[in-house]
Amino acid sequence: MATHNDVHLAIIGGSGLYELEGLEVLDEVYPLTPWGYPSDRIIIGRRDSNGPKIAFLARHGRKHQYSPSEVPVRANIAALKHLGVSVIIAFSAVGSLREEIKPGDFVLPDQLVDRTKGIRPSTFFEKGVLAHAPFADPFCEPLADIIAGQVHALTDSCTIHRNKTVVTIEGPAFSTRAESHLYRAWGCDVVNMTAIPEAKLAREAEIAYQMVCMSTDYDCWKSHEEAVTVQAVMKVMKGNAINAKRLIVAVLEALKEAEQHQAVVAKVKGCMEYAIMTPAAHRPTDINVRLQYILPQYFV
Ligand SMILES: CSC[C@H]1O[C@H](OP(=O)(O)O)[C@H](O)[C@@H]1O
Ligand SMILES: Nc1ncnc2[nH]cnc12
Repeated sequence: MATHNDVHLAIIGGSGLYELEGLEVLDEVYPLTPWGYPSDRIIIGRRDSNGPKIAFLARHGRKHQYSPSEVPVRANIAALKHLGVSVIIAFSAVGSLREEIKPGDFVLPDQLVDRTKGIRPSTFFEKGVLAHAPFADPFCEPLADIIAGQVHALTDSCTIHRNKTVVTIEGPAFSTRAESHLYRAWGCDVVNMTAIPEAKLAREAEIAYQMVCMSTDYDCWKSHEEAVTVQAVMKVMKGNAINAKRLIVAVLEALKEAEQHQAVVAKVKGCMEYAIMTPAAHRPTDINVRLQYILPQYFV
């Protein structure tokens, strides 16, 4: 099997986005990382014969077999980083907590609130090698700018909202009405189950990460409307997937310019250099070897 270390951009597909059409498939890889296997095979392809390679990974697996709490997120991020990935665009189906974010609209969050329960492994740094990643701004603004610039690729009814806050719940059940009202009162705009730990682990791996939230429902905060169900989500998901695929084509085109790519990765490149607390001489060898897989420049 060919090895790849030159795939710079990855797309993570969430609920309803299990494949990318129009991609010349070059390879499918299923690497065993130090954190286990990823959710599914990673598709490596390109849009045209001179174009750059891109990777696609279905977050829950192509058969949607991993619950939000079970997704092997460390393996997913590690496998992508090992392929050379420095930019991730991650799609997610979300509930809207705001009237103006209609089902079918897209949201590029710039903030997040973590309401997961601490049962998902959310760091690569443990067992003797510790680090504290900077995470004040969990998403990548320059990448969000480029994505927002491709709004022309979407159907007329789809608006892109900027500077919003996503709250990530543990799930798999949807929120109660009281919780939905609480998240609104906290200033959250959309709710999902997967931005954490994906965004945190991408930061630790020094990967620029932007989530594209695709609104499917109004959760359950509207007193005179039906609360969210999977059927309701799936109805909107199909249209959202069409828009997601159009958006990806346009963004790939915009990112072809090398300077665009440089601008996108500038903030996260090197962000872990001074975040690692444990001196090299005191790092357990086996953990050091694991971390070489994602950050070879710091773990020699
Ligand atoms: C099918 S509704 C709940 C489910 O959908 C979202 O998945 P993803 O973020 O992977 O698109 C949400 O986070 C939940 O996991
Ligand atoms: N209302 C909701 N809550 C959590 N995740 C979701 N994904 C889609 N709709 C959602």
